[in-house]
Order: sequence, then structure tokens, then C-alpha cells
Amino acid sequence: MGLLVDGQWQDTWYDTKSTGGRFQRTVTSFRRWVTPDGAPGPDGQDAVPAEAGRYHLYVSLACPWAHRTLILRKLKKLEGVISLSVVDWHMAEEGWVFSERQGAVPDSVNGARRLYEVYLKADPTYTGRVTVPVLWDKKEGTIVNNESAEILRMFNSSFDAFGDASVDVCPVDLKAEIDGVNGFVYDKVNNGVYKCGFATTQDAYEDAFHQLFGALDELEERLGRQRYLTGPRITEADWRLFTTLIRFDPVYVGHFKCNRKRIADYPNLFHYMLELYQWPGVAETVDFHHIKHHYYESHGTINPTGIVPLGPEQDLTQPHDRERLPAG
Ligand SMILES: N[C@@H](CCC(=O)N[C@@H](CS)C(=O)NCC(=O)O)C(=O)O
Repeated sequence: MGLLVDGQWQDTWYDTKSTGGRFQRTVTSFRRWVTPDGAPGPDGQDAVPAEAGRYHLYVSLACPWAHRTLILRKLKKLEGVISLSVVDWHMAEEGWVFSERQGAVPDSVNGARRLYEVYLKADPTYTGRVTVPVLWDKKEGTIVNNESAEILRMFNSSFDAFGDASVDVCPVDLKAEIDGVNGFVYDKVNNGVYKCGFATTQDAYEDAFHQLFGALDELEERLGRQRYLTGPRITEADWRLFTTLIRFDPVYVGHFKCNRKRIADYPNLFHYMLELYQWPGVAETVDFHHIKHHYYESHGTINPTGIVPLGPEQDLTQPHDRERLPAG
């Protein structure tokens, strides 16, 4: 685990001293956009045009943020359009690295051994964390964007000339509601589990813990009334919640001490998670070996022995009961 400072790699753990033991996620730095024709992005961002074969996605199968982009790439049938590299699950002194191990896919574009080399190609004096996902532009030889929320939006609407235009997980009429749900879920759940796990004071942990489970209680209640987070139609908001839910019982309950309840103890959240897991193509994007080994072996300050728990036993192919709620 480390970061780049003026282009130099430094092996350091997150600094929580200056924030009273609280984990704060840093702001992402590459924020250009891909649009269908290269016109500026939704907020006027500098953009490059969508083309088949031009872009490359770097992900980790362990990472919930990268996982969202992998799901959208799959749902939009962009696998032949946007090429892929998958880092090794073990993130150690050199950060994310490439390997030939099970599930990993080496860097066919830049031939990098470590992900930070890709960041340095884009900016030789880069200062900041070296995170996944990364969307790389092969034509300009640089990083377009490394913010998963934005990559999701680009995959949803910029590549329709090449992918499945009939899939739209962020329809205009639901966008305001999706953004609202995303804000809540991001702060309290997606990032909430990290705030629990990376807290270095009891107060910081307890705050995050109460907010996380308060939010899960609310989501449980909402999913008792409606099939998906924004109503009868599945949207981006659901896929963003899913990548945290699927990691919850195998990892966050134990490793991040998110243990008031398991997802399996929330009937609506659990069945909702099953439905999303069973959605065509999605199970193929879930790799529990990468997920479990990454967290338990990469965070030496949290789990110094590196022992990876064998449980829980879970059957994610069992029937779900979500057909009882209207969809469409
Ligand atoms: N805001 C980023 C966050 C991505 C992120 O934090 N990824 C983690 C993996 S789960 C990472 O690469 N961490 C490496 C580090 O912080 O050094 C996004 O959503 O794209």
C-alpha cells in the first residue's frame, strides 16, 4: 500500500492522525470524459470520442468501485469494445501489481508490472494514490478518468454505437432520484464499511458503524416496499449498492468489524442481493478468491497474520423472492 509523490513511489499506509482516526477518501484526479462524438462532458469536461478498441479498463476484482465498472461493461455488452486488465489480488509494498495468477490479466497495453507505472506514463510527476479503476486511452497514451462513478456514466451512455443501447441504467427521468440514493449509499454504505474498517479510534469506528447500520435498516425497509432502490426498474443505484452487499458477509463483517448484522440477516436486502447476483452475466464478475484474499492479506495493520477465514458458507444460487414486487 502506498502512493506517488512527485512521481516517486512511497510505501505508506493511510494517514488518519490528522483526522482524529477517521478515514477520508481522497479526491480522484483524472477527470476527462468520453462522449459519443468528443463533445464536452455533462459538466463541460474536456472529452474524447467513443471508439471501439480505443479504451482499456484496469480493474481489481476485489475492489467494489472497480467492480461497478466491470458490471456495466458486461451489461452494456462492451467486452469486445473496451479491453481489460485485472491486477493481482494482493496489494503490498508496490501497490497494485500485475501477475499471471488465477483471475489476473496482465497489462497488454502498457506492459506495466505495477499499476503506478501506468499513472506515471500519464503524468510523470503525479502525486496521489494509485487506485483502480482506471480508464486508459490507447490513442493519446494517457488516463482519461479514474473515478468509477464517472466511468459508469460513460459506459452507460457514450458507447451506444458499439454496445447494447437498449440497456440504460441511468434514465433521464430517474437521474435526480438515482443521484440522491447514490449520495446516501456512497457515504453511509459503500464508503461506510471502509470508515469502520480503517478507523483508528473507537469514536470514529462507532460513528461509522451506527451510520452504516442505520442506513442498512433504512434500505431494508425501502426494499420491502419496492423491487429496486428507485422503484420498479433496476438502475445504476442498485449496481452501486450490490458491490458492497456481495462483499459484506465474507469480508466486511469480520475484517472491517461491521458485525451488528450480516446481510443474510436482512431478508429484503439478502433476497435483493441474490436477484442481482443471479442477473445474467453478473455472477461472472464476482470473484470471491480475489475478494477475500485481497482484504485479509493486503491490510497488514488490520489483519497482521494474513489468515483468510474459510467461511461463511453461502448459497447465492438459491431462489430469491423478489418476483413478489412489481418490476418494469
Ligand atoms: N474514488 C475512487 C476510489 C477507488 C479506490 O479507492 N480504489 C481502491 C481499491 S478498492 C484502491 O485502488 N486503493 C488503493 C489505494 O488507496 O492506495 C473510485 O470510486 O473510482
